[in-house]
Amino acid sequence: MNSIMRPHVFINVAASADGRISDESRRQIRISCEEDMQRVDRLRAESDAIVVGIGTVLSDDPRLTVKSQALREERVKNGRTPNPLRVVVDSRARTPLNARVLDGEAETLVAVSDLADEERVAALREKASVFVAGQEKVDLRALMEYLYSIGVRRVMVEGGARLNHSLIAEGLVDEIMVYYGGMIIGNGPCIADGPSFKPPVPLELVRVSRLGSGVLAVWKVLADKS
Ligand SMILES: NC(=O)c1ccc[n+]([C@@H]2O[C@H](COP(=O)([O-])OP(=O)(O)OC[C@H]3O[C@@H](n4cnc5c(N)ncnc54)[C@H](O)[C@@H]3O)[C@@H](O)[C@H]2O)c1
Ligand SMILES: Nc1nc(=O)c(N)c(NC[C@H](O)[C@H](O)[C@H](O)COP(=O)(O)O)[nH]1
Repeated sequence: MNSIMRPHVFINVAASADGRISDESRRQIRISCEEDMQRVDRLRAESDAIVVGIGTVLSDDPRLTVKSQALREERVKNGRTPNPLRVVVDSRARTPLNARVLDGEAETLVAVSDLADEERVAALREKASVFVAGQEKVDLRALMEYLYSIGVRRVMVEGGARLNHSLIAEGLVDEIMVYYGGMIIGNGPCIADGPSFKPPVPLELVRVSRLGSGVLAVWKVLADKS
């Protein structure tokens, strides 16, 4: 794969002990304990952009903002915006106009593909910036190159399952942080949903620690040597 200039990209995800990130209805399940939610807030505050897939916007309607006022103020003191840029990977421009990511609390970029309906894109442009790349799905490499070109150096990916899989498949992920909560979910999307990687993508364990009622594991994605 040709190397590109792109930001450092890490996935942060909360999973059950059986590796599921929600249930079979894809409705959000609170897996993180309070300590983990605080860690997630710090990670957001340290990032330049937070990326999610449209599936996550449709099922969870996240705000993707920094919740701690102290952390927002620290960002401002360092000459940054109070919140990182919110990025939605949304091939067909399905982001609802009343989605929380379009609430104006932070800047938002919706990444769409050539499939997106022009009228929907025009409506989104009223509330967000729009980046177009890719014929059917969003071209994730082009998106990362674009984010780098506008000064984004650290990207936090907050799911979901299919976006995580595509980013890993494209070799665009440097690090994966998994908080394992004390529960078994059974059927449901897993950390990376998609065709099996053959061979499996190798990871190196960077750190593991007990956090609240669960376990935090930090993995480095080993570069594809092929
Ligand atoms: N526990 C957690 O930490 C956590 C975090 C986020 C989401 N979730 C859960 O994940 C589920 C949502 O995940 P999902 O897999 O349904 O949706 P997703 O958020 O991964 O979005 C996937 C969608 O993005 C679009 N897309 C456009 N270009 C793409 C590309 N190049 N590659 C991949 N997708 C592309 C497609 O429409 C695709 O269906 C929900 O159940 C949500 O609750 C859990
Ligand atoms: N870290 C984390 N732990 C969980 O247990 C869980 N279910 C999610 N799911 C991710 C999802 O997209 C959430 O909805 C956003 O973390 C909410 O973000 P906001 O508070 O709205 O900014 N994320």
